Amino acid sequence: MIELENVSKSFTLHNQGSAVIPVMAGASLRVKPGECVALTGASGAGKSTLMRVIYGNYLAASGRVMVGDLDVAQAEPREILALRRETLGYVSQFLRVVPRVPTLEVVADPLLAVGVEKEAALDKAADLLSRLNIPKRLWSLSPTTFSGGEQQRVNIARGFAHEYPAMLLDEPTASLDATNRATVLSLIEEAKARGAAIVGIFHDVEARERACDREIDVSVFTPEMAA
Ligand SMILES: Nc1ncnc2c1ncn2[C@@H]1O[C@H](COP(=O)(O)OP(=O)(O)OP(=O)(O)O)[C@@H](O)[C@H]1O
Repeated sequence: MIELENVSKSFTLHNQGSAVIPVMAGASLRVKPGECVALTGASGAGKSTLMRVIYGNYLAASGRVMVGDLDVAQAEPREILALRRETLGYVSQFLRVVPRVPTLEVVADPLLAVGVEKEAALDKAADLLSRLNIPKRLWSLSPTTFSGGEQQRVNIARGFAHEYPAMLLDEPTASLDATNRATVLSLIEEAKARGAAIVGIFHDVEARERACDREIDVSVFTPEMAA
């Protein structure tokens, strides 16, 4: 479902004499449906960069970045938007939403975007918000004024609303209490059980070991190691 072949990435620092910094070379990995793979490696090894390459935020300099049938490294912007809407979810620990939209709609939105009927979408959103212990009295308010932890849980609910065939998880359990952390781990297990292919970054070792089937140390993709 997610398959990278020989991917390289470098950054050009235009404000520093156009210096070219290679950060990744020869990156290859394959994640099957129902599998969760954790990216590991020291700070600066390139975990976030690899996730951004898969999501299409960073353009790979070379190689193939297949998500389903689409090569993200070659795709048109509209194809990437369709991929993100239908196929590839991204859950980080931070919520970015349009102001003034009620929480229930923020969570239901990815379902409405793929054509799910409004009532069913709102039901699913309500179920996820309950599971993540967001009190019902907050559902009609915009999450912009919520606490950091509440916003994180709204973001997770939104990220898991549509059943994406592929998902990227960036520290989804960071700074959650034990109960909500367990819920997120269950959501990940449920996504795997329905066949989602997942790539994640988890600094929480216990969460990583429970959620993921294997680990890939991205340090092996740093240019000097791959040369
Ligand atoms: N936009 C950018 N411009 C220039 N260099 C970048 C950019 N993004 C990342 N880098 C560089 O790429 C390397 C990998 O960074 P990345 O954020 O992917 O590491 P990481 O493994 O996710 O680290 P951490 O665990 O600290 O989040 C670093 O040396 C970083 O400085």
